[in-house]
Amino acid sequence: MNLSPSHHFHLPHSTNSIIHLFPPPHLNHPLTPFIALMYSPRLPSAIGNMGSLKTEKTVTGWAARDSSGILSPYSYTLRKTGPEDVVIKVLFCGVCHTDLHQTKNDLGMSKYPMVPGHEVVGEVVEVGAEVSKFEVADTVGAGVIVGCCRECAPCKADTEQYCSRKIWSYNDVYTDGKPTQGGFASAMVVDQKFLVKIPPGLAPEQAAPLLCAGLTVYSPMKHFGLMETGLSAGVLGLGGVGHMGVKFAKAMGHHVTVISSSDKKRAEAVHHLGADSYLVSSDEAGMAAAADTLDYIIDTVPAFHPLEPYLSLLKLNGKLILLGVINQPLQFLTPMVMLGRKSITGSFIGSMQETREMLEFCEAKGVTSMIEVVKMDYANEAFKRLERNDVRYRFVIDVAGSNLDP
Ligand SMILES: NC(=O)C1=CN([C@@H]2O[C@H](COP(=O)(O)OP(=O)(O)OC[C@H]3O[C@@H](n4cnc5c(N)ncnc54)[C@H](OP(=O)(O)O)[C@@H]3O)[C@@H](O)[C@H]2O)C=CC1
Ligand SMILES: O=C/C=C/c1ccc(O)c(O)c1
Ligand SMILES: [Zn+2]
Ligand SMILES: [Zn+2]
Repeated sequence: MNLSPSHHFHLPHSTNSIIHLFPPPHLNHPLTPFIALMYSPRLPSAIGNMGSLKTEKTVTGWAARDSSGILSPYSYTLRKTGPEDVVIKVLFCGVCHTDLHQTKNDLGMSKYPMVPGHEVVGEVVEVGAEVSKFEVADTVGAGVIVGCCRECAPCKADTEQYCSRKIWSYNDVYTDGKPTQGGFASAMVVDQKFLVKIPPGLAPEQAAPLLCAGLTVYSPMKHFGLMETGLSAGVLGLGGVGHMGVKFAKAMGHHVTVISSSDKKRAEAVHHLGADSYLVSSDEAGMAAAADTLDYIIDTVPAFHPLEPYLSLLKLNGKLILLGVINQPLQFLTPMVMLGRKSITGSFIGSMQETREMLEFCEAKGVTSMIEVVKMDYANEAFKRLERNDVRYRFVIDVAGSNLDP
């Protein structure tokens, strides 16, 4: 595998046809060569320039302008719509820690102005001539990915989130050369492939966090065969993704242990989220007593942390599933995995097919998220609170109720 960033180029934000090196050679971030693997060569014709513009709609979003991450109103035009495109009025958008990583340029790849938001629930307001799956007034969801090549092995296997030519819902460039912008905005244009219907049994604001946080835990549980009842689960880091981990694991009939950095969330974890057990990671005696008890751990910590204490908690064949985005190398001693045939793995969101399944699962089992709904003018405060670990457990922005467009 060639990790050299110079082998990855990308269309710039302008619409001319010059192909620039992406990331730019001056970008000197430790993760750059690795992150560059997520952004790969793309030509305007790769997916097709949709054509057939009805209107070029001007919308208002809240954008970060630089790595301070501070958001402020930003006016821009939506991309031209084509036959397979759906225009949605954004109703609600969840606030994921990835939005914080991206707006603050934690990964060294951020482009500004950047309108974040990838847990988007909206109402369909316009459909292209070839849109078959949705109609005006449907309540729909969009997530982290809004494009893929449709030709590669991951795409053909309905695992398009692993397509090397995927298009991120923001901080990326669409096939027409226009920057993608996310759900902290009054409207978005999304290809029907990357939309799902929100089942009627789910409240739209409740559904928003499912589109990233929920999916991110559901997908590895399914993929790694962790949906059978009776397993012992660990959830490391009780935030937006972690609390959905507790909810899904409980819904699958697992015994769930939360492993947290403090005792602060104990009562809520047990009484409101349904956790069976709660460990504080610095409690050496508690951690030692829990050694060899877990079949899997969903690790959602978004910062450097040692892996050994958590590997110790796993049983024979146990799995440590890394979900947090961490811009430093992690370390472990090989006997920690060898003596117990343990796996350290990772997972990235989930596919559109899994999104549909996951939403049906939530509707059928009554799985909901625990949210704090705020208006857009609270977004900067919400980011600050997310950064200082002061959210129970997901902020959701009431975008439509924030009356963004003048
Ligand atoms: N793999 C994927 O596809 C996805 C990855 N992500 C990534 O997952 C991570 C978590 O996202 P999200 O749940 O939204 O984030 P949150 O901030 O909501 O939750 C993270 C939790 O981790 C714990 N934590 C936070 N900071 C630290 C720290 N410095 N050291 C130890 N523990 C810490 C806290 O739990 P506690 O108080 O219990 O210790 C916190 O609540 C992020 O890196 C995000 O980018 C998100 C979505 C999809
Ligand atoms: O929140 C969703 C996106 C997650 C994500 C996972 C991995 C990675 O490198 C990212 O930049 C984002
Ligand atoms: Zn996310
Ligand atoms: Zn592909």
